[in-house]
Amino acid sequence: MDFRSLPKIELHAHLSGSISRDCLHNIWLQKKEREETTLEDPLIEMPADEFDYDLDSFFPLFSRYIYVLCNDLSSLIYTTNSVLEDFQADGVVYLELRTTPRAIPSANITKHDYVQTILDCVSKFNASSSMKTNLILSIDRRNDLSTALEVVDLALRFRGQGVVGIDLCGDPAVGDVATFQQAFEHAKRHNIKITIHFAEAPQSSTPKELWKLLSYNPDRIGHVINVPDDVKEEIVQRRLGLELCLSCNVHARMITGTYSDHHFGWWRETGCPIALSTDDVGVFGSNLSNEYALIAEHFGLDKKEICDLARGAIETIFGNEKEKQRLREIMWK
Ligand SMILES: CNc1ncnc2c1ncn2[C@@H]1O[C@H](COP(=O)(O)O)[C@@H](O)[C@H]1O
Repeated sequence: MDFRSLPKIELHAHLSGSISRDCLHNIWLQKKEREETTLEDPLIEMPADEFDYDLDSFFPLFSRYIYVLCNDLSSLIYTTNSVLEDFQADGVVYLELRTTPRAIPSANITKHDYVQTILDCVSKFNASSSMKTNLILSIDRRNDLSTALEVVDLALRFRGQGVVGIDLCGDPAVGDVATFQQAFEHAKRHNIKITIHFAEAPQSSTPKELWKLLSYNPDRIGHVINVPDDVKEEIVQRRLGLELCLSCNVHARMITGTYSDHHFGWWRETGCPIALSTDDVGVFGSNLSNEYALIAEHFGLDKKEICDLARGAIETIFGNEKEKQRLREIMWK
């Protein structure tokens, strides 16, 4: 099966984690020439064949390196366009890209500017491409309530321009999710869709945390790894959309075992809509076509089952009915 040509939906992709190493390298080359950086070459920092970042080495990569390199307007535009092109080239027909609003004071960029700049890139890309993209704004678990509320306000401010939801992400070892109650309630009151990184690591999978997160009424949840039985039952009963990221979970050793041991096999039987997703293709190196190929190989799905799986994600997108209809027409049966 030609997995690249298969029209696919990507619902769990972090912008800064989706930047290819070549793209980072190009930015670095330009900055080096202008003597604007003392950072190591991205191709040395993140060698081409190194994908086994565990959660301890993964999160610092952003604050220590990627955010330091991509710290001005031109790199934000360049990386956003490059990420959009990569998804399009991989046969993605609908993308929900997520990002944490980031102010860059040294370049005079506010969080508002950051979101506006990305939306401008998305809007231009949407106008000239068969892939349609919407944006999700992330709250980082490190944030305090006022920062989280700021994210919701930005989502409200930009909802007419392509922001369709908010996300809770970040290092699962950090923070108390109860901090964000008011922010999620605020989002729900205004019908902003919610997705949440859920049961990603043992520390973030206590019954207390998981029931708290479910009380925020998420529309989708991501990763969904270490889930106790009663919580599983609740998820199935609600038919929540599931964003499952196979390669990320294997490379980062977030699951025990390998591809064939992934919890995709369990959730597949439940009737919850599943969106296979890449998470951070720039870091873990497996594009969405490859994720479908891995699922076909390790779970023995035939062509019809792969098409059904890909189409199943339509029901759980945050885009509108018109977009769902477009996808129903173009996705393979
Ligand atoms: C293992 N998977 C993951 N789990 C939790 N959070 C993740 C993540 N992958 C990425 N992020 C979150 O996304 C940010 C980078 O993209 P943006 O700057 O927002 O575009 C990271 O700093 C982290 O908070």
